[in-house]
Formats: sequence, structure tokens, C-alpha cells
Amino acid sequence: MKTFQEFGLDSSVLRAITEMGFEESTPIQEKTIPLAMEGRDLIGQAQTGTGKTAAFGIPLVNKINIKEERISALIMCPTRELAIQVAEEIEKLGRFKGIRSLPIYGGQDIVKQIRALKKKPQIIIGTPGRLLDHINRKTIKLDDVQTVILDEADEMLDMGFMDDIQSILKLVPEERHTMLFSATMPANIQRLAQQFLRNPEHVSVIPKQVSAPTIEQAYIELHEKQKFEALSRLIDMEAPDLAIVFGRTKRRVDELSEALQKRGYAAEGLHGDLSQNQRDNVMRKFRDGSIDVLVATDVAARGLDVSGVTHVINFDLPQDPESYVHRIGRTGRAGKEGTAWTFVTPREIDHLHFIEKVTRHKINKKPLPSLAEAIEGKQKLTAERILDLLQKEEHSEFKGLAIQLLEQYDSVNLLAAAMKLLTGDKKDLVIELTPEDPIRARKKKFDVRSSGRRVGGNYGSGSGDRRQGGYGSGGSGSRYPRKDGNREYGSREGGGSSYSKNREYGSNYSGNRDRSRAPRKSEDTLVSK
Ligand SMILES: Nc1ncnc2c1ncn2[C@@H]1O[C@H](COP(=O)(O)OP(=O)(O)OP(=O)(O)O)[C@@H](O)[C@H]1O
Ligand SMILES: [Mg+2]
Repeated sequence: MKTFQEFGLDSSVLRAITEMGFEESTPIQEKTIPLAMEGRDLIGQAQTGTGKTAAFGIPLVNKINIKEERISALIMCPTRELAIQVAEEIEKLGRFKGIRSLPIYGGQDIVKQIRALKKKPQIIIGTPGRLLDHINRKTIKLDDVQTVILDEADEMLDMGFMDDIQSILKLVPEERHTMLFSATMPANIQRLAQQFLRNPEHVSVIPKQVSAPTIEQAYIELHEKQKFEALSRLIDMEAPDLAIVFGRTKRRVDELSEALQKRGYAAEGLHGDLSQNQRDNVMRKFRDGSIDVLVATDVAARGLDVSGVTHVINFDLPQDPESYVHRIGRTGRAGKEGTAWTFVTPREIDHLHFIEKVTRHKINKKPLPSLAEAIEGKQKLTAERILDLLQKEEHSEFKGLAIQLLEQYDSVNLLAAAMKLLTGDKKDLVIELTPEDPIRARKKKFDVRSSGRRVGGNYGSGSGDRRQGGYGSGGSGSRYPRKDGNREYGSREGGGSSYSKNREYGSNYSGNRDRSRAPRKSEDTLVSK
């Protein structure tokens, strides 16, 4: 791999890269940085957690003229959390150069944003809904934008952001540098690329499989009713540092996070019906480790980079292979190991096979963890906690009492009783979750296709165009059942502006659906029951 010195970057940018602890470039960075520095439009695809943010961030900050007092670059992201995170990375990369960057997303006080915009940032990192809102208010002008980056481009398309992106890009000069990035590039991304990019270079570093090889993947076949018990056993057994548990709907996430709390786990939920404050709090607690289980809808599936996530558990099977790839990609990042477990009900097995086929990776079956294994795991953890405290020598105030007790009781029994108390077993607490419908795949046409030319390592699950706004608009062709207004396929963002209202997902907009994801065409492989 190349070192960053070899790219001919500005010394202030190199300094920032060094401070961030990056020694060598990752494969996607090695390929895209030189091309981006030449100003080539490109589509960049690489596995989750392999540094795509810096792959576009480094050439971008390198290029920005700090004397510029107008917005010269725009990065668009599908969710607020991702916009915040990407903005932080850009900030880090640009700090020695003195670059001004600003995240702009829904749910945050717009007046505050307008005030921050007066400081003349050169780079804006935003979610489409709120960006449009500012454009409409004329608080953001795009006439001088020279570079546009769409992070998680396929997701933005899939969420029905196409109109918003089109409206935004119409206001950006045609003479510009445009780049798209994602770990997954379904064939329909071609349409977006044709429209927005000029003679793009396809850069793909997807070796054989779409998911990072550092992720150990397994599934457990079980019935809906067994899921909660299985989850708590898994957590006890595996003792994750940090885990993300994905649920299908907001209701699921609420019920599940509450249930986990009742059982004594430090868990909280994240979905698009929470206020931005709540969302920020949950993310902060997860990042600093004050909670260790994040229960989330697909709002957390894309792009989020939290170090220390050792486990991803798909409590509910994801809707499509892309979602699977991104969800499990929250672990096993930057070369670290990770484990991804997926719960599959018997009726969903076909869908799981479809995911395996499209992602070109066999997912091994594992047995349901037994109660004995769970207990053993929990006991081990308790012992570790005790030994940890012993080493830190933070227990002196209990020594007097310990001596007294040991004079009267047997030491083994005493310690065992203390451990039982510490282990805090609340297994007798009965938890009942509202069941979710199974996801089912259509029997025929499991072929992995793409329309015409492949986009890099495209695995082409979505061969058809996805119409916009199909879901929730009353059409009968939706592949998702409509009866459950609680569904969320990833909270997207919206700014509460007039045009984004009926597609507002991220804020407190009361619509149950978080996004109007379009149905795939009939020849596609996924359908609802
Ligand atoms: N050259 C590098 N050396 C070491 N670590 C790096 C390097 N580049 C990026 N990283 C780190 O790797 C992690 C993953 O990077 P990033 O979030 O950009 O991945 P990604 O490819 O965008 O993943 P996703 O597809 O999930 O969005 C981050 O913590 C980032 O700081
Ligand atoms: Mg990313």
C-alpha cells in the first residue's frame, strides 16, 4: 500500500492524516485519491469500513482554497448521524489547513445553522431535505460549488431522494467534479451516474464478496417467539464490547430496547421518530460506551463508524441484501474482527439464501445458544469484573466487612453468593414483543444480474429501476405490506420544508413511515407477502 506522502498532498493535510493515526492508504484510497486529485468524476465502491470517507475527504480538503468565502464543496449523506460523522472526519482532515466545514441536517435548529453559515464554510455536509430547505430560504447558495460527493449514493436513490438530489444538483454549476461512494452499487446507480457524472471512472475494490472478510457471519433459525430469549443468551454468552441490534420497525426497536433494559442490559433505541436531541444522546452514549447495546432500525445501517462494535445482531432479517451488507458492516471495520448474527424464522430461510447468493457469501448456521451456555458466559463475565476490580485495587473499603464475613462463613459459598448477586439474573422476567411479519423471497429468479455494464464489483441485486414514492402512496405494487405503519427501512432525513414534508423521515414528522422507498420492479427478487 502507498503511504500518504506519495500522493503529493499539502503538508497540512498530511499532518492531519498522521494525527488521525493513518499510516498507509487503504486500497480504495490508493486508487481514488490520485484520480480525484486529477479532477476525474468517479464511482467508488469498496467494502464497509475500508476508509471511503477519507478516500473522498483527503483529495477534497487538499483541493479547497481556504481563501474562498463561498461554499465550494457539497457532500450529501442519507442520514443525519452520518452527516454529523462525515463532517467530523472532514473537520479533522482539514483542521491544519484551516478549512471551514459545516454539517447541515434536519432536526437541528435552523436559526443556529443560518448563524453558522454566516461564517462562510467552504464545505457543507448535509442531508438532502434540510439542504433544500436552506436553498429555498437562500441561506445556502451553490453557484460556486466545484465538487459534489454523494456518500451512500445507492441508499439515497433507494430512499427516494432522487428528486431532491436532482433539484440540488440543478443549482450546482455543470462544470464540477462529482463522486459517488458506497459499499454496494446496485445496477440502478448507473442511471444516477449517467445523469450526474461526466465520463466517470469506476473504481471498485470489492475482491470476491461484498462484505468485509473480517466479519464472521452466522445465522440462527428460530421462531419469532424465541428471538428475545436467544438475543439475551447471545449477549450473555458473547459479552460484546459494543453491539448493534437491528430491528425491522420503530415499534420493534422501542419494545426491544425497553425489554433489554428490563433485563438489566445497558441498551437504548435509535430510530427516526425520536427527536434529534434524543438521537444525538443515544449516539453519544453509544460512542462513549455508557450504553453497550444500540437497538436500531436501518437508520444506523449505513456508514456509521463506531469503534469497538464487536457484534451486529439482525434481530429481524433485513429487507434486502444491500441492507444486510451495510448492517453487518458496522462491525469488522478498519481491519478489526467482528461477528454478525442473523435471526431467521423458518419462513424466511429462502430470503436468507437470496441474501447469501447476492452477497456471494455463505452464512453458517449456528444452533440456538443454550441456557447453560448463556449462564456460563454470564458467570465468566462476572468473574472477569471481579478480577478487574481486584487488579485496580478499588475495593479496600469492603475489606473489613469481608474479613468479618469470612470468620463466620465458608469462603466458596460467600463468593458464589456474591457472584450470583452480581450476575443480576432477571431471566424470570417475562418479555413479550409484538411479532413482526416474516420477510419472504419470491421463489423464482434468484439470479444475480445487473443491467448491462457492471459497476465495479457490482452484485446487481436491483436490476430494475425503482420508481419513486411507490410505497405509501396507495399503489398496490409495493413489495412491502402497508398495514403496518410502523415500518422503517432506515430513517432518512428531512428538513421539514414544504417539499420534503411527505418524505420526511428523520425528525418528529408524525408519518409512520420513515421513507417512501420505491418498490422494485416485478422482475426483481424481493416481494412482500
Ligand atoms: N488509511 C487508513 N488507515 C487506518 N485507518 C483508516 C484509514 N482510512 C480510514 N480509516 C479508519 O477506518 C474506519 C472506517 O472508515 P470509513 O468510515 O471511512 O469506512 P467506509 O468505507 O466509509 O465504510 P462504510 O461503507 O460502512 O461507510 C474509520 O474509523 C477511519 O478512521
Ligand atoms: Mg462510509
